[in-house]
Amino acid sequence: MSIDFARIPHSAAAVDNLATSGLRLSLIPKEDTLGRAAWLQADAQGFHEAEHSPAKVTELLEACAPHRVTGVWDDSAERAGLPIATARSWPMALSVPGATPVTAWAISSVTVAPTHRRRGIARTLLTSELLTAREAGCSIAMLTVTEATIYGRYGFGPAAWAARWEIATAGANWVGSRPAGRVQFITAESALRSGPEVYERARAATPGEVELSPYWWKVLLGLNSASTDEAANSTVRAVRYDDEDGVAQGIAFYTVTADEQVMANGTLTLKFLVSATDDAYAALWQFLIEIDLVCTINAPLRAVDEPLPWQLRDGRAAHKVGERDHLWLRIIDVPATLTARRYSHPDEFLLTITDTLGLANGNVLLTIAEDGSATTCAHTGAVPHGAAHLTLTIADLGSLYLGGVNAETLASAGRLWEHTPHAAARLERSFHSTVTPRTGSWF
Ligand SMILES: CC(=O)SCCNC(=O)CCNC(=O)[C@H](O)C(C)(C)COP(=O)(O)OP(=O)(O)OC[C@H]1O[C@@H](n2cnc3c(N)ncnc32)[C@H](O)[C@@H]1OP(=O)(O)O
Repeated sequence: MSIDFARIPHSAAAVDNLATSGLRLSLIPKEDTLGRAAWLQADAQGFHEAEHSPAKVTELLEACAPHRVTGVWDDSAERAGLPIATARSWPMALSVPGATPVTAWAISSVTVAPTHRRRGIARTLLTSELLTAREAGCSIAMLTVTEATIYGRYGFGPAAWAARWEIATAGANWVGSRPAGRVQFITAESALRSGPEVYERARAATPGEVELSPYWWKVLLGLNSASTDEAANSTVRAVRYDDEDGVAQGIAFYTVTADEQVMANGTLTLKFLVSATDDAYAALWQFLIEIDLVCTINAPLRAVDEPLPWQLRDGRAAHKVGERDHLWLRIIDVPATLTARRYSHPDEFLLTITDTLGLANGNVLLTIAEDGSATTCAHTGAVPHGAAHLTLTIADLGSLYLGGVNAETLASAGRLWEHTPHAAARLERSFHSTVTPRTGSWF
């Protein structure tokens, strides 16, 4: 990206809008470390986290250095240096079905102080972020969300889900394969080398996965400064699966906590597991399931359709205790986004797209070739012969984009209107991804 995205200014409309309420909207450049340090404390307050220690501020300043950081200040407040609202954004790779990852505009750290809530501040920030994303050349924006009620109004739709799995290991009994490679403990330094390499191979095949920052890897390995989370404070163990040729194909990080009196009732928290092959997946899960002195595995941010229950004699020993929308997508440039992925069936669609923010309204003719690639063109006039015609919102197109949401379900829910027979079924056949989209991290 040649443009210096971190310095793209906010629109005059956004600045003026907040100024009429006595508020000041501005970017905080990375050279302004005091300003960014205050911004980090405001961000922590917004998510009800403890105040960051000086060591953590130093780490986070480094992690956020490449990002576009936005603050809003109320200069009349007693702590006028502390922003009353925050936002952060940057371009980041997003895996899509069967193609090269797209560069999406990641938006994070959206907070508004409880003292200033529900006055339209978040609306101004998010609308401005979408215009910035467009200026930065990103055809799609994305975020991982705290609540499902906030982002639909800006044209975001849920596109990838995450689940927390709980596994009662005592009676689970591994019946999956026992690959011939080897699982071994590795140092954190070694994990920092091989982890990203394995992850990048696996990520390309999984729609919804995003690139992981160096800071996130340190968090996973417990190498960041102290956290208030008990599990995060215990020693993180790192294991790697190497195949028979000695090639690293999977990696897992975990902690174990146990009652000091009853040593045999440990809980293993799986902080991360990634596998580039089915063998690596089986070997790592078998290793985890069979660890002594552990009776429960707690595995957050996993796929909703893990193969794991099928590899246990008692499939019920592994159950999902939480499943929720995690990654939300907002398509900004429809032609660029739709042509960036591959499809599973050739067909032609006339999509009538509605967008209350006015960024992506219109008719788009999507033509999918035999090889799964697509072309688009703007369309006026009658529906081309043979094309399936549907009307849908930009948010629902975002939900369909990664191929994990069934178009017929959306039609049944009254969110997608078919103007030609079986249009939703045809859309589903073409958009469906054989790999269920997932996002295994927060950003
Ligand atoms: C990508 C991320 O960073 S996810 C993290 C989101 N942030 C958080 O969860 C931190 C805690 N919450 C907050 O800081 C704030 O409540 C925010 C950022 C969610 C909302 O900020 P506000 O400035 O109060 O929102 P704003 O006044 O612009 O509201 C715009 C609209 O969203 C609605 N809205 C805002 N927050 C919520 C919410 N939590 N639940 C439901 N609706 C909401 C408002 O009612 C309003 O609706 P309207 O379009 O019908 O008028």
